[in-house]
Order: sequence, then structure tokens, then C-alpha cells
Amino acid sequence: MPRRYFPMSTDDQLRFPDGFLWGAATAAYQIEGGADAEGKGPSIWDTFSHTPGKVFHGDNGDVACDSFHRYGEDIALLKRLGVGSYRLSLSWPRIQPTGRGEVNAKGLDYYNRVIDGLVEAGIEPSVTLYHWDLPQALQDAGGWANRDIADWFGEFAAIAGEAFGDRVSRWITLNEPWVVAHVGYRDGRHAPGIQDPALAVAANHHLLLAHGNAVSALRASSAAPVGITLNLTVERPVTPEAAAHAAVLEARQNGVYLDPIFHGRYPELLDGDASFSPAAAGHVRDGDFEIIGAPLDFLGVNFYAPHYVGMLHADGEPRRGETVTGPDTVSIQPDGLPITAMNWLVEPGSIRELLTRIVAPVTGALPVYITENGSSWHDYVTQDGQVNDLERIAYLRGHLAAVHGAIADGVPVKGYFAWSLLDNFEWAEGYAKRFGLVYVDFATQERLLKRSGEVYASIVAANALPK
Ligand SMILES: OC[C@H]1NNC[C@@H](O)[C@@H]1O
Repeated sequence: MPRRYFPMSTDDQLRFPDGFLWGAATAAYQIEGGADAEGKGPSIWDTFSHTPGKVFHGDNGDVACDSFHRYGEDIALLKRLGVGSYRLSLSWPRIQPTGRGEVNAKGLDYYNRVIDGLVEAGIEPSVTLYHWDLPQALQDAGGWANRDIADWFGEFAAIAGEAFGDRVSRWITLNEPWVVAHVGYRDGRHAPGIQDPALAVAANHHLLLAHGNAVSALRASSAAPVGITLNLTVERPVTPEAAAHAAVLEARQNGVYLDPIFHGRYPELLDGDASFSPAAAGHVRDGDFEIIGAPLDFLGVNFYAPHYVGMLHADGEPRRGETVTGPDTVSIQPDGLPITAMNWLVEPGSIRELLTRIVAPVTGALPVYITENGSSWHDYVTQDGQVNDLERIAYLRGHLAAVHGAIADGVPVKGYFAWSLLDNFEWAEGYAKRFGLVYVDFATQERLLKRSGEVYASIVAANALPK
């Protein structure tokens, strides 16, 4: 990657390039509530969260942050942050209650209100078509394991493009398809709660076909740029012997999306592995890679933490900080690295490694947006009504400095969306894990800007990070 120098840093701060897009992100099921309001159909997360034992504390998204009613408050908070864009997602079953055919006009009305409110506030709507809340009726027809879903999703994308395409500033087809396929269909921790590797690998491929169909549908109905958001992993081997395993893990999470989209194939490293490669499992048909490889205008990258991997000791006993992950492999929590409330490592340099070692060699000059980055901590409101989330501030500063470094390395990162605007429904963790720049009191729905939100607002205003 050619090193490029531009006046990015003065003595006391790290300046981001002119026009760098600052944003904040949420997702429909995590904030809206209104689970059956105004014609919305059930999603797989409505079903899953109401299934005993699936979500911590029995939490569900029936009300969440009540953004179905309080989106005006959310827009006011975005204005307070001074961000240029808001990344929101559309609830497919709010727009198509059964996922196919009939369109719910009141569902379109809701998103028109939100999008119009953003435009009026001078905030660009960055819209994710799918952020995990599949219409239950489509899951009843096989969900992402049914190849027909690629057409159903293309139909939904066309409806969204025609309804909102004149005001949306950028489209993201899918959020984290790896999580959809492998957490939803392989280990079952997320909706629909299936544990079947064969269905997971089928879902992996059908998500990509759906993505390709959505790109075409959006191109036909909207002039806005189109991309996809992938949660990519940085696997760090702690010994030379673990390097091969680390490479396989990166192929299983990164390669199974980056390679089909940008190289028209699945990772060669997974050839013959039918439990991870859709090609080896026989799902690839003639013409598929032409659909999947539809040219994009940007790549969205979600990143939170690296993973350290090693080989199990000869005695078969995991050492302190090691968790067995296979017959001879372990994941490792290195001493001395902070961990968040989610038990994720805090290691800011890893986002720079992700962008320079994994993303840039694939995307080249294609614009990249950090569409999610953030951290969860045990936040609380002090007697004087403050949330002094100093750990989140440290995480934010560290990762922004690392993104700044990646830009200086020549990676064309064009924007950063903090995850998340609000504390919200953190999937299987329910409301126990807070990621927001804004604290939400779920009993009263009051929103309170945290110290990290104030710091983020000052970084956005300066387009720079104080050293
Ligand atoms: O776990 C934090 C976030 N990760 N990416 C997807 C989002 O929906 C999650 O809340």
C-alpha cells in the first residue's frame, strides 16, 4: 500500500481528512420496540426473544428504546453529537409483514418519518436493509437456508429503494452475514437458534446471492451508493504452530465473504471443507458469482476486538486464560489486555492491522467505512446525573487513533460510525450490555448523554482527535 502523506496531524491533535464522515449506528430490532404496532409482522427475533432461556433475563425487543415513538428524541441526540450521518436499519416485517408480497403502508410511513426527520436535521440516512430481524413467515419457509430467499430479499430491496431511495445517502444490503449464518444456524446463540453446520453453510451462500440481488434492485431504484457490512476478524497466533489455524479461522469468517464478493470464488484454504465452504458443499451454481460479485461503491467494516489463538498443550490441559476451541486449539485471553463487559479484548492496534493487512489488499481504492466500532461497559448514573464512562472514552480514542494510522498507511477509510447511539437490546445479552454513547433508562426511556458522547461530539466538531 503506497504511503500517502497529507496534513493530517498538527502537534497536538490527529486531524482526519476533510470530508471524513462521522456517524452513529443502531438497528431496528435493537431500538424500535413497536413489535406489533401498525401492521408489523413478527420477526425471528420476536419469536426467539420470547422463547424461554434464549435471551439473558428473558429480555425482548417489545419496547426496547421505544424509538418507534421516540425517534424525534434520537434525531435530536444525533444533532447534539453533530454527526453527519445516522446508520439505521429497516425492519423487513414492518414493511412486508410476511416477508413477501403485501406491503404495509404504515410501515413505510414510519421510515418516511424517520428519514425525513434526518434529512431535515441535515443528517445523512445510511440505511441497512437487513440487520437480522427476518420475517418469521420466511423462517417458516426455511429462512436463509432456502435459496428462494435471495429472490424474496431482492423484492424487499426494490420496495425499499423505490420508497426511500430519493433521500437515502448510502445503502448497506446486509449487516454481518457471517453472524446471521454462523451464530444463527451453526451455534444457535442467535435467532433462529438452529445448530446445523450444513444449514449454516447454505445460509452463507444464500445471503450472498440475496446481497447480489439487492445490489441490482437498489441500482434500479436509487442513485445512492451501495455496499455491504462485514464483521471481519483479526486472528493472532501466539506461536508459529498456531499460524495455520489462525489463517483457517480468518478464511472461515472473512474469506467466505470477501473472496466471493471481490474474487468470484470461496477461499481455496477451505477447499474440500463442506462444513465451511459453500463451494465444497455443492451450493454454487453457474452464474452465482456474477450475481454475488455485483460491483460495490464501498465496503462497510464492523470491528470490536482481535482474537488470540494457540495450540493446546501436549498434556491436553488448557492453561490460565485459555479456552479449548477444538481437538488441538485454544483461544487465549492474554494477560494485561483490558476486557470489556462483553469479555472482548481492548487492543486498538488490531483495527489498524485489520484495515491494512486484511481489508486494503482486497478492496484497494474502494472506499471503506467503519460502520460499527464501540465497547460495552458497566455504566451507571452518578448521584449528580452523570455517566462517567472513562473506559469507553479510552476505547474510542484508542481505536480512532488506530483508524487514523490506517488512513496514514493509505487505506481509504471515509467514515466512522460509533456503535451505538443508544444503549439498546444486545441480542442474547438483552439489556445487560450497554454500548451507547447515550445512556437509556429503560424504565423511563429517558436518554442521557454519557461523557463518551460529549467527547465524541468534540472529536466530530474538530474532525480531529486530541493527542
Ligand atoms: O455486539 C455489538 C454489535 N455488534 N454488531 C452488530 C450489532 O447489532 C451488535 O449490537
